[in-house]
This record gives sequence, structure tokens and C-alpha cells, in this order.
Amino acid sequence: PPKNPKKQWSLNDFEIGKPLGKGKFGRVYLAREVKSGFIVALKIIFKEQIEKYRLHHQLRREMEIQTSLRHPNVLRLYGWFHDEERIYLILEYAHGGELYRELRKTGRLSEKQAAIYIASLTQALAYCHEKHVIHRDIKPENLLLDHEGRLKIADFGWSVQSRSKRHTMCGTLDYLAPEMVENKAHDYAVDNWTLGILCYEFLYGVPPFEAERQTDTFRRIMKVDLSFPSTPDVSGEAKNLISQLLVKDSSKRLSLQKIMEHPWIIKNVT
Ligand SMILES: Nc1ncnc(NCCc2cnc(NC(=O)Nc3cccc(C(F)(F)F)c3)s2)c1Br
Repeated sequence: PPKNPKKQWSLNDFEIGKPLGKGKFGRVYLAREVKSGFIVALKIIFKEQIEKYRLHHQLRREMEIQTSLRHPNVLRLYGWFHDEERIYLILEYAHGGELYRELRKTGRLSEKQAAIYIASLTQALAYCHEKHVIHRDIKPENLLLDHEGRLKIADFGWSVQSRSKRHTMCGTLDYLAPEMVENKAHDYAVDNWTLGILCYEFLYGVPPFEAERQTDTFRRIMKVDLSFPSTPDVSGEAKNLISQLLVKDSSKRLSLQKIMEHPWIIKNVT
């Protein structure tokens, strides 16, 4: 018998609820699938924006990549549909919202919480990398929390299926690895660098190479101008992990496997 064709969704299948957030190119709403009562997040993207910025292939790639990923720390993309002027992404609803709101609220995280998030991110990235997917745009805005406070990587709008080295420039400045800043060929190790950036930001409340002007941030990234303030008092193990990730030579960055075996992770996560 023919495989039952993928359900064709339409807006009538959903009741739209409160806005959850504004992302690039469109808003996200809470929504309920009428028949099942299943709660989702519906991301609405305007076609003319996609046309204007010529992002069709990127959006298509995101669909392909995300519908094939299944991991507890990767936000699900259940499917999508479109009408005259909009494209709708049917996403897993992350009840805890955006991680960066928690970061802004509390200023910085405890070492235990930071280590738990870094371990979750590392496991999610190890899963993505074994599926040849580099996210390339890991930043607090793309990290969501579910109802149990479990971290979910979202928005694979910049990810790529990579077997060869990549060249496309993307991502926000603070989180960019040197090889991306230099627009050089880059590979999976860019996500390892970003783990170092995030670990620093979770513990100190700001990313390590933050500067007034973009040119200064670029310069600080290229120099790996890393320094640890004396307050808050962060453990030596945490600084050790960050220093092993924020390494200019991408081949010398601590591997995802080694991150999971690092004393700071072992001490705080098991
Ligand atoms: N509480 C919540 N629970 C669940 N989700 C929430 N927010 C949505 C998070 C996202 C997940 N995936 C996304 N994907 C894209 O946005 N993709 C996208 C969009 C435009 C253009 C492009 C492209 F054309 F550039 F590729 C790609 S946004 C929230 Br708040």
C-alpha cells in the first residue's frame, strides 16, 4: 500500500494563541492543533522577506535538516505549510522560553547550571555533528528551555549539511570563531568555539570578546583576547575548559567527547 502521504497542514488545523517572541523574518505564536489539542509553536515567515533576501535554499535546508534530527536537546520541527504570502513552521513548543531571558534576569548562572547547559549543548552538537550538521549560529537567543528546564537548540536557519569545509559568513559577531570572522573555510569546530563563548557568558553574564564597536570585537576574537575578571569568582576548572575551547587553531580545540570527560563537567553534572 502507498505510504500514507505526509499530512498536508493548513492554518485551519490550528487555533492561534499568544505571541511567544519575535524572531528574524517573523513572529512565533503559541498554537493548538484543533483535532488532537496538541500544543505547538507556530513560526510565521513572510515569503516576500525570503524572496527579498534570497533565502529559499537556506529555509529548505533547515526543513531537511531539522525534520531529520531527533534529540532531546534539539527543538523539533514537526512540519510546515504555506499560503499565499506566508510560510509556517510547526515547531515543538518550549514552555520555558528563551534561555537568554533567564540569563538577563539572573545576570549569570551558577557553575552547576552552566555545566548542565554546556553538557546538554555538547551532547546535542555531538548528535548533529555525527549527522554531518554544523549549527553555526549557537547563541543564547537560539537556546530554549522546555517545561522541565531542559535546554533545546533551536533555529537551524543557518545550519548546513557539511561534508566539506564551509565558507558562508553567518551568525552574530560575539559568537563567531576566528576562521568565520576571517571568512576562511570552516568546519564543525566552529561549534566547539561557540561552546567556549557560551560557557564564559553563562558564568560571567557577558560574552568574552564583547566590545563597543564591531571592529574591536573582530580584533579581540582574532587575537583571542581572553581574560577572566576577578569577580565573580569562577572555578579554575571552568576557566580551564573555556581556555581549551577558545583556541584559534580549530584543530586544537577540545573535542565534544573530551568536553564530556572534563573535570568541571564531571563534577557538576553527574
Ligand atoms: N517558546 C518557544 N518555543 C518554540 N519556539 C520558539 N521560537 C521559535 C524558535 C525557532 C525554531 N526554529 C526556527 N527557525 C527559523 O526561524 N527559521 C528561519 C526563519 C526565517 C528565515 C530562515 C532562513 F530562510 F534564513 F533559513 C529560517 S525559529 C519559542 Br520563543
